[in-house]
Amino acid sequence: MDRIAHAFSRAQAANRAAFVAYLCAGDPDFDTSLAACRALLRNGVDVLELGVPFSDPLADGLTNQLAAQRALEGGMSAERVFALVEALRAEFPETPIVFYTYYNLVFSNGVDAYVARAKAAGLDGLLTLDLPPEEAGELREACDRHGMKTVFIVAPTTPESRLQTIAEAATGFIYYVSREGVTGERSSVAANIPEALAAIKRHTALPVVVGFGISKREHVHEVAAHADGVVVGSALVNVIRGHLEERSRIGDAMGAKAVDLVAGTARAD
Ligand SMILES: O=P(O)(O)OC[C@@H](O)[C@@H](O)c1c[nH]c2ccccc12
Repeated sequence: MDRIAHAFSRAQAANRAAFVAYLCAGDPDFDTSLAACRALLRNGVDVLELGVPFSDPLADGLTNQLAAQRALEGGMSAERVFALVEALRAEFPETPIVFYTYYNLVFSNGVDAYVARAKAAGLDGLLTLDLPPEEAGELREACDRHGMKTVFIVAPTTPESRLQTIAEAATGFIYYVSREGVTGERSSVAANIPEALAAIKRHTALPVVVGFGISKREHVHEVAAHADGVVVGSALVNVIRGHLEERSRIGDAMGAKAVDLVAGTARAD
């Protein structure tokens, strides 16, 4: 069983949703980013999603845009992102790591070469934000060749007629972004998540994770009742943003935040 499938089946066996943590790789610098990721994985995070910093992260809200800017200013590059994965893989052999990236970062050096390099670094999956499944043939072939999962997104605006196409293209898991618009902390969880998940699950047996705006333990708990996984990004990225002048404290602060949020994944017995 691959790492991603194992992570979801382990959470399911423990009657909880998997906790999926997003951080921007290299935010605010390589060493601090590595410490933040380590703190997450040491404190119960089941799946790590790493954003590959990009100069024009159009799907990201302000928090994630600033993180990408910090990472790029901190010297992050495509090759350094792979080095970060290698360092984490050495310490956490079982935790699945998935990239969030934009297609031209994958495409620019040759799709097959990129996927091969990612696999060699220890990556488990790719979510290419701006590549719809209908245009992902080359990427899917390369990923199938190298044993890399391809995650695809379903949005509230996705018509049921497209769910089958997305479900057939996706491997690993499907990501339901529970709000229109961009990423960012919100005060409440989006409406109609159960109905949206039911529609997606009519087309796939893959785990479905839910994200966007989930930023408190009670939000996590509310979504964990219906979803196979709960994604939190901005609330974690903001831990970094809040400690930029005292970076040595980010590991502890991130670990404490992870403990608080991961506790929300337990489902009522
Ligand atoms: O930040 P939020 O609101 O907690 O949402 C998770 C999100 O940051 C992460 O999954 C993500 C980062 N960049 C994205 C772009 C598109 C969809 C999702 C993402």
